[in-house]
Amino acid sequence: MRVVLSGGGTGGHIYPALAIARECKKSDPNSEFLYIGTEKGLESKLVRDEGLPFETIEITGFRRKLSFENVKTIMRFLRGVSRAKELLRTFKPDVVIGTGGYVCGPVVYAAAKLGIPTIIHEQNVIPGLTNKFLSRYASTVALSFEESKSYFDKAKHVLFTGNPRATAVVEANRERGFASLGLPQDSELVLVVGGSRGARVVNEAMIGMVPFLKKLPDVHFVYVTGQQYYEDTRKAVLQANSGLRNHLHVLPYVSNMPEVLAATTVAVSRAGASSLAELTALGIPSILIPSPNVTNNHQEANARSLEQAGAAVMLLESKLSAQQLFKEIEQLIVQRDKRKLMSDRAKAYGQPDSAARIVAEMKRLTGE
Ligand SMILES: CC(=O)N[C@H]1[C@@H](OP(=O)(O)OP(=O)(O)OC[C@H]2O[C@@H](n3ccc(=O)[nH]c3=O)[C@H](O)[C@@H]2O)O[C@H](CO)[C@@H](O)[C@@H]1O
Repeated sequence: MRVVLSGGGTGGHIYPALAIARECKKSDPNSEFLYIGTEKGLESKLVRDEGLPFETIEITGFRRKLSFENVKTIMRFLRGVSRAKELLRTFKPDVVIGTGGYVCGPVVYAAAKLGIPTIIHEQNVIPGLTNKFLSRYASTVALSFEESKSYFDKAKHVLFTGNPRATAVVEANRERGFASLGLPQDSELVLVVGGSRGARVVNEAMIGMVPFLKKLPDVHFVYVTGQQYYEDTRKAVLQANSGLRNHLHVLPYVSNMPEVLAATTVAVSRAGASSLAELTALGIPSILIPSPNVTNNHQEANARSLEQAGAAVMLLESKLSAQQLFKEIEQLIVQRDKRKLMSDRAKAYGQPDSAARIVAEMKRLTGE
C-alpha cells in the first residue's frame, strides 16, 4: 500500500501517524510512505528520525478573531493545497491519513479533491478546527473517544478506533526502559512529564516537590522538563535537592517514551490525548494536570473522561500545588490496592489494538 501521512506541530499529532506507519509495515512490509509536514513543527525532527521520506509545505493556523492575518492564512492554505496536489500526483498514494494540526488541512483536502480515499484521526474528545473542517471531505473520521461522535455530524463515515499510539506502547520493552534510565530493573518509578514540549507550571510543581521526595526514599523520580525549560529547571532542582541525587533524574526529552512508560509505576502528566492513550494502554495509574491553554479546554475534557472511569486523578492547574501533587503521588505509591484498582480501570479503558483497526479501515477503503 502507498500511504501519505500528515499531521504536525506537537508530538500528540505526530506519534499517532508514526504508529500507523509501523502497523502498516507490519501487515505489508512492501508499504511505501510519504510524510507531509512543516519544517517548523516537531515533525521535521521526529519523522526524519523515524527514517520516513519527508516533504514540507508552508501553513499557519487561523486566528479566532477576524484579522488581516486570516487573509494571509487563506492564501497560504490555497498555496498549500496546490503544493499538496503536486506531491500527491507524484507519489500516487492509495490512501491519505491526517492526524491533526494545521498542516494536514491542505493535504487531506487536496487528496479528497483528487478522489483519493482519506482518513482523519481525531485524538481529543473535543476536535480541533482542522479536523472539523476536514470531516466534510474525508472518507472516514477515526475517533479516539466515542463521545466525540456528536461533533462530526457532517462526516460520511465515523469509526471508533482509539489512538494508535496505544499499540506502540504495549509492544515496548520494559527492561530497556529501566536500562536507558540507568535504573535497576523493577525499581518503582514516578514519571513527571508536561507533554511533548514541556509545561512551565508542571516544572514549577516538580521543583516545589523536591524537598518532599525523601519521604519516598526507594522511589525513582524522572522529571521530563521539555527542551526549552531544561536548563532553568535542572538548575532549580539541583538547588532544592538535598542528597537525593541518585533518585531524581531530570531530562529535557525522552525519545524512547514507550519503553520508559512500560517501566513506570505512577505517572504525572498533562492530559494530551496521545499521552492518555499510552497511559491507559499500559494501565499506568496517573495524576493528570490538563493544560488550560488549549482550544476549547479540550485537555480537561480528555482528563475528565478518564477520571470518570476511575482511570486517573485530575488536578486542575488552578488548584495545583507541590504539596497536593506530592500527596496524590504518595497515596498511589503507598496504597497498593488503590493503585491496582486505578491500573485495572485504566487498562479497561485502553485500546491496544487501535493501530490494527486503522490499518483495517485503510484496507477497506483501498479495496485490498
Ligand atoms: C499544548 C497542546 O496543544 N497540546 C496538545 C498536543 O499535545 P502534546 O503533543 O503535548 O500531547 P500528547 O500528550 O497527546 O502527546 C505527546 C506525545 O509525545 C510523547 N513524548 C512526550 C514527552 C517526551 O519527552 N517524549 C515523548 O515521546 C508522548 O509519549 C506522546 O506520545 O496534542 C494533543 C493531541 O492532539 C492534544 O491533546 C494536546 O492538548
